[in-house]
Amino acid sequence: TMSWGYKPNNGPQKWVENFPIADGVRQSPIDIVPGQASYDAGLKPLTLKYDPSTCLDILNNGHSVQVTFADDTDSSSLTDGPISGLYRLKQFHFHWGASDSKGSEHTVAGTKYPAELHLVHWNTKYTSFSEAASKPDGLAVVGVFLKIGGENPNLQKLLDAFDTIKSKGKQTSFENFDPSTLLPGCLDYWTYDGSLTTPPLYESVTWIVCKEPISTSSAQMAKFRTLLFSADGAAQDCMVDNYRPPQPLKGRTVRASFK
Ligand SMILES: NS(=O)(=O)c1ccc(C(=O)NCc2ccc(F)cc2F)cc1
Repeated sequence: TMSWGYKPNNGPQKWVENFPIADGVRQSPIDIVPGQASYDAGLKPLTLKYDPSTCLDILNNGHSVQVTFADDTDSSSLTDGPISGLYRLKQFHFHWGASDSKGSEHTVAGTKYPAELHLVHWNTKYTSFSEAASKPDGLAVVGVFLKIGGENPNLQKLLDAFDTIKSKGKQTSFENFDPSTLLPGCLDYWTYDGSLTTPPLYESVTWIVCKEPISTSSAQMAKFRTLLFSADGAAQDCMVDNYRPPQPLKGRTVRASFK
C-alpha cells in the first residue's frame, strides 16, 4: 500500500482514512484572520537561542527537505513566547507550491505565501521528541512565511546542498548552519493550539506563526521544485505542493503578541 503524500489518491483529503484525528478539534494549519485575533498583553517575546554547532545534516525525507539538529543538550532552544519551560530544536523543514502563488500551509486572511518554514521544538519536560510528539503540550513549531523579493543569501546555503539530496532518502552532512539567519527581523507572532500538519497529525503543537515574512527569490523557489518525492530509480516525481490546506478553527482562539 502507498504511504501518505500530497496526490489526489494519497493526499490531505484521504489522510483521515488512516489517521482519523485528521477530523479532530485542533488541526493545523489554519487561516489566520488578523482582525479576529485577540491581542494578549501577557504574551512574552520569543527567546530563540540557536547554536550552529548543533546542526547535523540535511535530508530529503520524501515529504520535504529537513535540516536536523543535535537535541541531546539545551544548546538550541525556544523559551518564553506563549510557552512555559524550555523546548529544544529538533529540525526545520519547508512546505512550498508548484508556483509562487501557493505553497504555505497557514494563510493570512486567505493569502497564500509561496512557502513556509517550520522550526520544530519539543518540550524538555518529556525525555525525547518521540515521547513529546503525542502530548498536548509536547511541541512548539515556529512558522515563518517566505515571500518573493530579493535573493536570500542564508537560504542559498541550504539550496546549494539540494543537488546531493534530490531524491527521497538522500541525506548529507550539513554543519554550522545558524537557523536564526532564517528568522525575520521582527518576531511579532500569532499563536494557537494545533497539530502536526502531516500524518500522524498529532494534536501536540503550540503554533507560533511570525507575522513578518522572510524573502526568497523566484529563482530560489524554483530550486525547491527540483527536489523529488520519489526515490532514486523510480519515476521522477517533483516535490511540489507539499502543503496541507487550512483546517476548521472549531472554536479556537488565535492570540496576537502585537497590537
Ligand atoms: N509540518 S509540522 O511542523 O507540523 C511537522 C513537524 C514534525 C513532524 C514529524 O516529526 N513527523 C514524524 C514523527 C516522528 C516521530 C514521532 F514520534 C512522531 C512524528 F510525527 C511532522 C510534521
